[in-house]
Amino acid sequence: MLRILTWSRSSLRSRSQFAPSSPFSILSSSYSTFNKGSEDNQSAAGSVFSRYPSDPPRLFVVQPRLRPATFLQAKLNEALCLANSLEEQRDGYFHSDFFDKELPPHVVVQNPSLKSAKIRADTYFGPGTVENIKCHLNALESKDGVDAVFVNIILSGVQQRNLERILGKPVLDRVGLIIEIFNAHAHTKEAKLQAELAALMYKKSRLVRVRRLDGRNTFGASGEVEVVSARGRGSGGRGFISGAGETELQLQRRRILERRNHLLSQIEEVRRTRAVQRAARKKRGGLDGRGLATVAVVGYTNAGKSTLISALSDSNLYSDARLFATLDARLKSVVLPSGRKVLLSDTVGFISDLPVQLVEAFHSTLEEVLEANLLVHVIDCTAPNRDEHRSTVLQVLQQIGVSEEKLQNMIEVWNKIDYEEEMGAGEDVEMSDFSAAEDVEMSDFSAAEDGETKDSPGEDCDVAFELLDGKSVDGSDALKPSLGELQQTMDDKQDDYSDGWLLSEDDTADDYWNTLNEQQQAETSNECKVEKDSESQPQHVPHVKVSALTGVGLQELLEIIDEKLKVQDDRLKSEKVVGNSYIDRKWRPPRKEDEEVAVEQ
Ligand SMILES: Nc1nc2c(ncn2[C@@H]2O[C@H](COP(=O)(O)OP(=O)(O)OP(=O)(O)O)[C@@H](O)[C@H]2O)c(=O)[nH]1
Ligand SMILES: [Mg+2]
Repeated sequence: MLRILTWSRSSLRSRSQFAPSSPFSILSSSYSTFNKGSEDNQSAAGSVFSRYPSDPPRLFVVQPRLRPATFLQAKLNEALCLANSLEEQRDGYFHSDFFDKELPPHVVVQNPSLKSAKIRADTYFGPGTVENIKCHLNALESKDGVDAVFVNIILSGVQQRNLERILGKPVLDRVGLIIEIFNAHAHTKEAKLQAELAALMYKKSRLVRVRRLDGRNTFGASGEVEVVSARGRGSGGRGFISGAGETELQLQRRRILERRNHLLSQIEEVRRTRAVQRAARKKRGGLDGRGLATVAVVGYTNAGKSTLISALSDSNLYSDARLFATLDARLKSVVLPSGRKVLLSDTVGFISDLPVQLVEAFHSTLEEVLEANLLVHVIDCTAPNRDEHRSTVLQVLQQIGVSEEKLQNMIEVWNKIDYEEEMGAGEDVEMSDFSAAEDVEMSDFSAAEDGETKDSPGEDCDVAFELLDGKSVDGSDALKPSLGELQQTMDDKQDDYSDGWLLSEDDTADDYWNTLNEQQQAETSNECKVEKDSESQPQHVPHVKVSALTGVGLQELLEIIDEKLKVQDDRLKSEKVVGNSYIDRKWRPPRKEDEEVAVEQ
């Protein structure tokens, strides 16, 4: 685990005082239908994760292949970190030390989006790849068991359900897992509300029509769907022969919307309180009537924001190598070299491929960023894809409405330089060896996997496992039913899983979710190009390089913050003066003395 997670290695961590919050809500609720406008859908019983109450869920990670190998390696690292971050605190602690955790079982598979127009609407992957995943899963099942499969891409609701059916396990896509982590890590009221809102928005987009075991069609997850409408499908007021009332889909969506509105009103209350507190802060505490300036520290998740703020303010904010350790805004005061006191605001970290709706769910927390006088962007300089991290953060900041001026004025900080120094050249060589070997092996692997009718998938599975995990598995006898049968079943049921049908049935507010796949396909196919482009582009130069752990560069950072705030103040002052002189120059009737002077001249 240690070697592969180069960009998240650390030793410093502190323990939270708070008790655990939500159970694993999405999966629980997707495995039991959304209950009558349930007051708390997080409490849905029967979670697949409750098998061992004291153990975090065991995920099997499926990473679609990316080119070039460095890109793949970075995404795989992130996927493994995400999988291991899904853990709740118990009695205020995470039970296991992140770096003691075993590397989750994982496999790298062929990515259909690397080949144009090959993404399948029903299962995302081609049948050869699905068969390969199933073969690994079966092999793992016979050993330690797996609670769910995490596929590190964004799936549509239909693709997710179909994969669940074929694999016989809950399937989480990237967004689903991130929401699970939000829910597992949220422990303040605000964070819990926002995490549940994010889960709800996601859930709304996942309502797919499913056929129950008794052959009845309905919406929700397979198997355990309750009857939600007495009239059933088609009774929803279409045409004069239809009965009054709602369709099942409409009913479920209405319930979700009701819960959403309830959450939004609660979040609004929190926002109002925050706004009042902010206004009070601005009035008192500053020098020369300037008010107390706020500096928001933003960045990709795990960049070291909380550690940096703790180091600057000599406090002890919660930090952890688990992704999304911070979910709510925290403020810490710090005195700058000039003697000026400012507030540093810690915020939720960002991550790539997060739909804007989820970002919006955290709007009240992110308001601190919008209201801040200055932004500090922390970048983990050990991340092999730090440029991607950088552009993800800039993109999210733009999405939430941060002004161009503030972005221009933002201070860029490269953190964790101690780690770079510690690594030295030796590790670099080791990593490039790893990537090169992986590239060669995996291109062989994917060539075989591409075939729609593959004879012996077991061999290829072994290659991938040995390469990435140091383990080998024998999954060659694991294919039941046969691939051909599975394919036939999916083709037969194609109509039943149609997204188009869903869209014509109700509002299209979630079109966004349905187009995510297409976007992702386009983005992934451009990844090679982006990587190439970024090589030819000049590297970004940070304002300062620091180590939040060792304290290197922190004084310099404080000086830059001081300087930037001073320049801002001066500019504001001069704007005021200009504004005032404009008022002075306003037209006024000429006075007698003025006229006399003019005549004399
Ligand atoms: N080696 C090294 N590790 C660091 C440094 N700064 C932070 N870390 C480690 O990086 C991990 C993440 O740190 P956090 O401060 O929780 O990062 P964050 O950006 O607040 O993360 P989220 O709240 O999850 O978004 C922790 O394990 C830290 O100990 C540093 O300067 N050097
Ligand atoms: Mg943090």
